Amino acid sequence: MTKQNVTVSDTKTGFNMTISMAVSNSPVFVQKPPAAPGGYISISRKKLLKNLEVNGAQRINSWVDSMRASSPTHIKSTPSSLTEDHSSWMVHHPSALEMFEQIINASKGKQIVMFLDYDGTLSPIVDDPDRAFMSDKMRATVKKLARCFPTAIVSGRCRDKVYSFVKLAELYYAGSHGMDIKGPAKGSKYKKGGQAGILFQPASEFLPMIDEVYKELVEKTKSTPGAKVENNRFCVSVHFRCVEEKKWTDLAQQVRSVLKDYPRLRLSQGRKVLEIRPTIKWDKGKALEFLLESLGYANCTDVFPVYIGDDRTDEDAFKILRDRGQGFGILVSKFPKDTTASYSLQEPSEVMNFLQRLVEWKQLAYRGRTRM
Ligand SMILES: O=P(O)(O)OC[C@H]1O[C@H](O[C@H]2O[C@H](CO)[C@@H](O)[C@H](O)[C@H]2O)[C@H](O)[C@@H](O)[C@@H]1O
Repeated sequence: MTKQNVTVSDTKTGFNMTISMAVSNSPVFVQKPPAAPGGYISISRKKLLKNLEVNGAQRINSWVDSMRASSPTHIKSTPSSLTEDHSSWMVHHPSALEMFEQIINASKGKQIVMFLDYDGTLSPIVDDPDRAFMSDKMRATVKKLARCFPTAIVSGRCRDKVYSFVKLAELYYAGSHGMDIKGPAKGSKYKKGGQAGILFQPASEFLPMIDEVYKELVEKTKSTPGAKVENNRFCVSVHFRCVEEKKWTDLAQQVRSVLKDYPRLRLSQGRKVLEIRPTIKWDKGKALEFLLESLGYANCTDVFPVYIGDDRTDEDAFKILRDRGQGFGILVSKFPKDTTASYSLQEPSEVMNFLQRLVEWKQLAYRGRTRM
């Protein structure tokens, strides 16, 4: 009996996982899952591989199904059942604009820290990821916001790319789903014992691997019209948005066929996109905690973080806020979605209104204080 690494589909994180298991030359012994008592089950290597194949195919179908289900093009009309669903969802995730006073009251005496996702939050979703520009009005609002509160952009994009869209040197940027964090290029007034000139890249050892897998994905997917592979430095995005829907399964299979040779990479799903990233335990939630710590708010009770995002990957940050019992998350969505966020906003224009109100409230509070 020898120990051998076997790659299996990880049902939780979405793709491959390497496990070390005891392997004999004839049957393979796998520890029985806790729900089924009785020690060990014996299955043949052939059967194990077959199971893995079936799991892989199921996973591909579930990605594609979930991409279809979350695609607004599938919600063409608004039958009364959908309107009802939306109304009951709004009871649990009310509009952050309508709840503005309550939100401000909850933050009283605390330092608000703002975390903003980019795509679908500050910029509208468009077909070409290279043209997802934010408006000048939004930029001016975020600039004012950063004068009032420490502000960070947390994005799946490569940090340089998101910076080239936002163009504000006074912000913190966490690119590649938080795996590339940099403090403001301009001096920051928000330090509170923390450091401003930070650079944190927890996945730097993966750079050559990500580069290699990017090239392989470009090669593998070039036969699929509309497919686009984006190099986000510490992760890679494969875009489905401009691919005919009947080709989605094929494209997902192409991605999977490349990734099966990279057990140290995993897949997650965004808005008509599959994202490939290192298996390290790092995500937007961890980036949020890291940034709070860098700002000097690690163990403070007087901090009020607000995270606004539209994507599945933003859920990690919403969850951290829930678990810490500090601040809250705001999901940007026109449709009911499973989320840990407390509030909702429908689209980037509402995000801008919300940020604008925060700025006005802060300016009024400041004027009130200086008049006394
Ligand atoms: O964390 P984010 O800032 O939200 O980045 C997530 C991904 O956003 C981009 O893709 C999404 O927006 C595109 C432009 O609107 C759209 O075409 C695509 O379908 C969306 O998934 C970006 O291109 C990805 O690299 C990011 O990972």
